[in-house]
Amino acid sequence: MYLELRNVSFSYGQNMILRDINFGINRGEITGLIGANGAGKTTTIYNIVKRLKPNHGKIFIDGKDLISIPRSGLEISYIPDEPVYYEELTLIEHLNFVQALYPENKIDINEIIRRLNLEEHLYKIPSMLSKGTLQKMLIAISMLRTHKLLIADEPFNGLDPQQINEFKSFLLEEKAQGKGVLISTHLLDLVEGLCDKYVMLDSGTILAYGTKSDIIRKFDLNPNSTLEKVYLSLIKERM
Ligand SMILES: Nc1ncnc2c1ncn2[C@@H]1O[C@H](COP(=O)(O)OP(=O)(O)OP(=O)(O)O)[C@@H](O)[C@H]1O
Repeated sequence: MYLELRNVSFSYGQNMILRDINFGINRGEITGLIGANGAGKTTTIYNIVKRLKPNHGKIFIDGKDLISIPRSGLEISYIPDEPVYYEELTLIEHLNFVQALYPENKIDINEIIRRLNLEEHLYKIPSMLSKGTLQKMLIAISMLRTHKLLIADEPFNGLDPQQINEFKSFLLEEKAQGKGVLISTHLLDLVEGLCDKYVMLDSGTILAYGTKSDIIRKFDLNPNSTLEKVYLSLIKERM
C-alpha cells in the first residue's frame, strides 16, 4: 500500500470534521474519494498533503510516518480545488517554471500543451484565462512535477466534455505508469468505471471503501446499481 490512513480524525477547533478515517491507495490504481459537498474530501486531502495535521491517527507513505517526511519531500502532485498561480506570469511561464524545478521529469511540455489545447493561451496571464483553461493549466502543471501519487481535488471544475475525456485519459496513463491516483469529486457519474476503488465519505466518516462490486456485495445492493445509486442507498441506510 503506497498511502495509508489509519484512524485519522481531524477537528477545526471543537468541530470534528473527520472521524476514524481508514483507507489506502496502491500505486497503479485510481481511487475515487467521493461524497457530497462538505463530506470532508478536501479536509482529507489537506491532511495527506500536510496542509493540516490529524488530531488522532496516522498517515503512512511507503510505510513511513508522514510526520517524518518534509512537505518538500512528498512525491505527490496535487491539483487543488482552488486555483493557485502567479498573477504576473503567463501560462507558458508557469509551465517552464515548474519544468525547471523538476528537470529529472522527462515529460514533453509541447505534448501536454497540444493535448490540453493550450496553444492559443500560452502568452496570457491567469486573469485573462477562463475557468476551464485555468484548470487545464493546473492539470498541465501537475503532470510536470515528479510524483508517485497524483491527487486531484474536484478536477472536473470548468472542463467541457472533451476536456473531461482528455483528463480521464491522463489519469489512465498515470495508472499505467504505476502511479497512484486519488480523485475527489461529488460528480459520481464522471468517475463511474474510471476508478478501481472508491472511498465513500459522508459527514466525515467512511460509509464504504473498496471496489464497486465489493461494496455492492458487502451491503447486499442491486448488482446493476450505478455508483450514484450505491452511494445514495448507503446514505439512506444511515438515516
Ligand atoms: N477552515 C475551516 N474552518 C472551519 N470549518 C471548516 C474549514 N474548512 C472546512 N470546514 C468544514 O469542514 C467540513 C468539510 O469540508 P470539506 O471542504 O473538507 O468538504 P468537501 O467534501 O471537500 O466539500 P466540497 O465538495 O464542498 O468541496 C465542512 O463542514 C466545512 O464547513
